[in-house]
Amino acid sequence: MSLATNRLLQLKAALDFVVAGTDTTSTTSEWAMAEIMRKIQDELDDVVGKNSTVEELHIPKLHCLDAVVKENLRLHLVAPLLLPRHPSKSCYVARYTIPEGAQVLVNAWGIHRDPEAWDNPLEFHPESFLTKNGKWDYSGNNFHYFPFGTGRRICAGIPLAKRLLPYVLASLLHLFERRFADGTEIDMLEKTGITLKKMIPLVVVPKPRLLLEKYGYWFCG
Ligand code: HEM
Repeated sequence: MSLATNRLLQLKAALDFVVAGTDTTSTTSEWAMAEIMRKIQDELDDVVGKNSTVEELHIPKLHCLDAVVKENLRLHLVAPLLLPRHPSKSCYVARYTIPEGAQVLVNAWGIHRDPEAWDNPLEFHPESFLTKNGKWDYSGNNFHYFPFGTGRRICAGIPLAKRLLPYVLASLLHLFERRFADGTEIDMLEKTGITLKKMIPLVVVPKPRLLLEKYGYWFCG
């Protein structure tokens, strides 16, 4: 078993802890989230090192982080119904007639949680993106996983987003420890809209964790 897979199995155990427990208290959740951050931070410490900041060249080596980003995009789609389509002429799809000009919404949120395609689809399982490597990209060609949409109207920002997402997350996790703000409850409630947001924003308190004299602060962990 690779180091990355091993880390993710530990990470999954920590996340199951958060998702499965109906009586989860904020204290136990806080411990679990701390565990998850620790696994990714261990990978960052191996690949990037504690004396450096994350650079673009590190990103392809951060396999745990990549799996977490992909799994996050599976469970928490930014655009749960993609963008509406209007067929330019009537057509038949799966025994249904779609009249010309009708508005068609694709329930990508539901497809990403389809139990026939995903084991325990409501749980956070980043390791599936390590074991089925290569198959789960953002091309929109896999009809079980298309967080950026598919076809001619696929997201125009993929080249930017696929660099930015891991870079921002890696940088934040590498630079800072996080504590939840006093009174914070971890919840997964969603606010429906064109984009899917957390109903209750997560409030964390960052604390520097690296030895980076050039930025004027010191390792605190
Ligand atoms: C996490 C980041 C992002 C996600 C998950 C995302 C997701 C999506 C999705 C699902 C669609 C609809 C595709 C469809 O209906 O098939 C879309 C459309 C679009 N996105 Fe993004 N997007 C992201 C970031 C960006 C960025 C950074 C840009 C621009 C720099 C961008 C520009 C666009 C544009 C212009 C469209 C409309 C494309 C069209 O209708 O032809 N997106 N995006």
